[in-house]
Amino acid sequence: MGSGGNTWKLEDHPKLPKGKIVAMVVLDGWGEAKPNKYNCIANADTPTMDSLKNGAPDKWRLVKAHGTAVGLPTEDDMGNSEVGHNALGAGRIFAQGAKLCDLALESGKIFEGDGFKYIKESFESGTLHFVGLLSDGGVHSRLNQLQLLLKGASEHGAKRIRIHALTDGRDVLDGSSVGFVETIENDLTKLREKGIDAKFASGGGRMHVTMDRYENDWNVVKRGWDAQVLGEAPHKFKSALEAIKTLRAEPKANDQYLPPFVIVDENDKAVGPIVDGDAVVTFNFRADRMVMAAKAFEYENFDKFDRVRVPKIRYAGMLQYDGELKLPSHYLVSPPEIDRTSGEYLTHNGVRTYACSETVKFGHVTFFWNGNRSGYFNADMEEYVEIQSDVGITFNVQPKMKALEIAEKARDAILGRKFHQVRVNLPNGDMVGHTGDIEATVVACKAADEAVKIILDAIEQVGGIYVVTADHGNAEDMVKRDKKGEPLVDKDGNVSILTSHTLEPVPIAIGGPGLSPGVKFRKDVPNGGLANVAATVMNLHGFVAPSDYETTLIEVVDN
Ligand SMILES: O=C(O)[C@@H](CO)OP(=O)(O)O
Ligand SMILES: [Mn+2]
Ligand SMILES: [Mn+2]
Repeated sequence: MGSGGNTWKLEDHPKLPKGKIVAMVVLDGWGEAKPNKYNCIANADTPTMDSLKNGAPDKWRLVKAHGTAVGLPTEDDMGNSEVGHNALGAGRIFAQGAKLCDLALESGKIFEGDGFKYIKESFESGTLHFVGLLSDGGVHSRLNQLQLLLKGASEHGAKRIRIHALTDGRDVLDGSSVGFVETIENDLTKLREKGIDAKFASGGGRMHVTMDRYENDWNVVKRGWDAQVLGEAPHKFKSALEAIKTLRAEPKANDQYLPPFVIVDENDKAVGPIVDGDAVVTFNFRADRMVMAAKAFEYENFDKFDRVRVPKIRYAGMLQYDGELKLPSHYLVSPPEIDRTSGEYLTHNGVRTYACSETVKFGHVTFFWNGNRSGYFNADMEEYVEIQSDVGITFNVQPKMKALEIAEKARDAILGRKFHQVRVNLPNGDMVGHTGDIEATVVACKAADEAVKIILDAIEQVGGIYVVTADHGNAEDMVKRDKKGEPLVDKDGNVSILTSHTLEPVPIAIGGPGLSPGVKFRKDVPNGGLANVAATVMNLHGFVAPSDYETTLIEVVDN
């Protein structure tokens, strides 16, 4: 028996065999959109993905990858890797962090919870620090949530507040940092009028300061620590607005990569280092890019970099970022409880799994796939392989990334016949798409397509099955559009390059010599989304999915 009286035994599929090798390929940031000059996928040479599309409608279709289909608050919310891989792996739609935080803030319950009570103990004599991404992208955080936190915390007794801002430019347009800082500065002014000592204290671009993930580069977190805790950074300014405007004036400056800065007073003294007795809240709800900083704030024993001074603070995350590690131990909103994922079921039913990506996406096919859970369900049944990503570069200079290496690992795992499921994430379309470099993104898409080919060839050799899909859109549209879908043009005739994900659906293709004749996509799931994929994959492994899973996309018709 599993959790909550659940039995892990899956029913046999009445028609589909067990024991086939299934390649589960996730192209990161690969949506479907009309061809045009900003569609890097359409403009790249992608013969393999094109050939899969020829299988429509029986073996190729589109699925929803944004908005409510992946547990986000509205249909205006673009998809992202966290919610996409959660849905793919868990087979059900869970209200995600963005939504849970909205609800907790709307009802005011957040201020009655244990996490808030805990940090509140510092309000009398300490400072309350907010560290996080200043953005309305809704992928990692949302500006209006920070605003509600500021308001609520001040109403609940916070007397001294400092904000450590990370600028975005990845989920939102480059340059939007200025407006976000102005909005928050306005709120801080209002708080000061009420006698609350509220200020920005430090900042920096998200890809350069604090928000690294999967331990790719601890220096990123260290730069954040130095600015936020020690009050030390290469740049010092009197206000956040001055900081951002000055740093953005540098040639090639970009919100994603702004250097760290601290705000100083008239004596050049940092206005908000984190010290003993303070409270710290990391207000991002998404886990992957906050786990490392959370470790630095929370762990007593920590050897990733020299913290120099470790203040005794009360620290809480917006959410608990890792349920398995119980990190952080205090948090303002309970995370979605994503249980009984397909990965866990399959290991209980004899399916051996191999998962692989490079560092920047490694947690996507493991941690996110498994419902935000670190580690193996059963180490005897699973092998997760991480290929070290390049460090310290923007991926437009290396658009092929490690696609070939990932594909070769997958190929070897398939040909080795030890695993029944070989799962990969190919990062190119997404990681290079985020740089906004159109030419490089075209190269990236071609590299991802070549990687797919290697994997499909291996599946051909072993008589296996493939499932090729994506977690959300990105590379298929690189320009900001108006409501009619036309590129937005400014007064000088320039378009705004879109670095973010999109609202587009993503393809899913099935095939391979091991696919039983008669398997095809059903016609009666027109609104199918990523959450329907898990039941589909369970079928391909020869099982029927649990009854509360979103329905399968396939049927078996007798010939
Ligand atoms: O890089 C990231 O953190 C997000 C965008 O903010 O992308 P993805 O969801 O694809 O990981
Ligand atoms: Mn992604
Ligand atoms: Mn992305």
